[in-house]
Amino acid sequence: MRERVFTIAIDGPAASGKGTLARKLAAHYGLHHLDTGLTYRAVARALLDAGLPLDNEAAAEQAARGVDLGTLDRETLSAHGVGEAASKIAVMSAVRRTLVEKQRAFAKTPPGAVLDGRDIGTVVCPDADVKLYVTASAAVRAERRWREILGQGGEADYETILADVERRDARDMARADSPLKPAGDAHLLDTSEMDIETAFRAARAIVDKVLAARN
Ligand SMILES: Nc1ncnc2c1ncn2[C@@H]1O[C@H](COP(=O)(O)OP(=O)(O)O)[C@@H](O)[C@H]1O
Ligand SMILES: Nc1ccn([C@@H]2O[C@H](COP(=O)(O)OP(=O)(O)O)[C@@H](O)[C@H]2O)c(=O)n1
Repeated sequence: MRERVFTIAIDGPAASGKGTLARKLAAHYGLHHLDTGLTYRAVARALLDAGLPLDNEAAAEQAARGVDLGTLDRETLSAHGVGEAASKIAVMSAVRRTLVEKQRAFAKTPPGAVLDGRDIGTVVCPDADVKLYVTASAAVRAERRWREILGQGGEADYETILADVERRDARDMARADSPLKPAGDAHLLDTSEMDIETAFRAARAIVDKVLAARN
């Protein structure tokens, strides 16, 4: 008999804090964690490194096939510009199909996983046990990204980051294949006025309620 896995799906726009929450929830509940954004970033990075244009669909699909979930390196993929490039290759259905297959296989690994991205609750894991849609105002999200970049010793202009965040939101929400939107059964968590601990507590309360209802 196949072991029952527990899945938490977290979606939301750029810098809403979904990755931070996903990591904390995975550690708390003893689940695996996959930041699916890194898989799209890895494809974009491969094209950039090869000097190929981001609209080369055949090359993007081939790069997607080569993505190894075990070796995704947050350090090299986290650059702000790579996120922007990732949202361009993320409109391609062939790329999405290839990556979603890998993400679904990951989610099936016992005892289960927390996956964060844009389409986890709607496409990758529509049967997830818990779905969270994490959001915050564009201004708050841009400030978080700005602080993050400065904190890492980088240089950043707040207004430029805000414009980037808004442009990326528009692209992610408007695309035809798997646009960013809350699943019908997702719990909405607006973290604009919450610090990390408060958001984590709110997310745990939602997950604990689901777990209690099962026992
Ligand atoms: N509730 C919060 N309050 C303040 N800062 C936050 C909060 N959640 C996340 N952050 C910070 O904002 C930045 C973006 O968070 P991250 O989890 O990477 O977002 P996402 O995965 O949605 O892009 C990080 O520097 C993180 O530490
Ligand atoms: N499940 C996912 C995850 C990311 N993506 C795309 O990949 C880009 C980068 O995602 P990310 O989660 O690393 O970005 P941040 O929110 O961390 O800035 C997004 O802007 C989306 O276009 C997607 O289409 N589907």
